[in-house]
Amino acid sequence: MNANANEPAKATTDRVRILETQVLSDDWYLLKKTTFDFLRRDNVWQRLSRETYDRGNGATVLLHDRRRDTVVLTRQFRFPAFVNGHDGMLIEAPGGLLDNASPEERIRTEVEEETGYHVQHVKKVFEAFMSPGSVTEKLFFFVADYESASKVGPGGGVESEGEDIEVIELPLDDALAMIREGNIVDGKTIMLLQYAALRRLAKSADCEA
Ligand SMILES: Nc1nc2c(ncn2[C@@H]2O[C@H](COP(=O)(O)OP(=O)(O)O[C@H]3O[C@H](CO)[C@@H](O)[C@H](O)[C@@H]3O)[C@@H](O)[C@H]2O)c(=O)[nH]1
Ligand SMILES: [Mg+2]
Repeated sequence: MNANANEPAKATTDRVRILETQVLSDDWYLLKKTTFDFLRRDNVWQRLSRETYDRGNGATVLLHDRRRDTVVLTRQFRFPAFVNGHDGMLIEAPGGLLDNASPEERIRTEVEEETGYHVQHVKKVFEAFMSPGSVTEKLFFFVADYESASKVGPGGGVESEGEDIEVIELPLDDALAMIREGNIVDGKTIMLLQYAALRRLAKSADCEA
């Protein structure tokens, strides 16, 4: 809503004036602190300072076998979750950073590296900022069909990069129960599993109609 209903709404770029950007850390990824003026809705410019953690964008995929109603997930150690009180092992949908590739291209390579499943077609279902107050990353979400015959390798990730990824195949219903029980606590994974549950719900409503 506009502060003054008679004035046309301003583009966001006209409401932000960047004054100074400071690199706080440029090691594995990039942490910056930016000072900028922001035009509030009441037409007052306010000086703000925000840190942004830039790791590029990422992609993730839910592998679903429609015939058996199973999904493929990964289990690996996540240090940031460990330091925040979780025991560190996280069950997640496979995925990773784009490294400048297209999301579709990257996710097919990543899923094979992490799970050993080769998927031909991936369908994009949505995009989301996962921590928009601090992390610049936008995540591209995909779903793909798989079957037992799609398994072409062991998966597990790249050992030299410190990846040690366990591949788990389980019924979709069991995965949904694990969210309720607090055993799946990763945001992207919860979003994809709930997407699959909603799609199943919509399909069964179609059948009843
Ligand atoms: N040396 C070093 N290695 C790191 C560091 N941070 C990550 N790595 C390594 O960089 C690689 C990144 O692997 P990817 O599969 O591309 O990414 P990810 O760790 O699964 O997670 C990213 O993508 C997800 C999207 O599915 C995101 O959800 C997640 O937050 C993250 O951005 C892994 O080998 C990881 O060990 C670091 O600070 N130092
Ligand atoms: Mg990964």
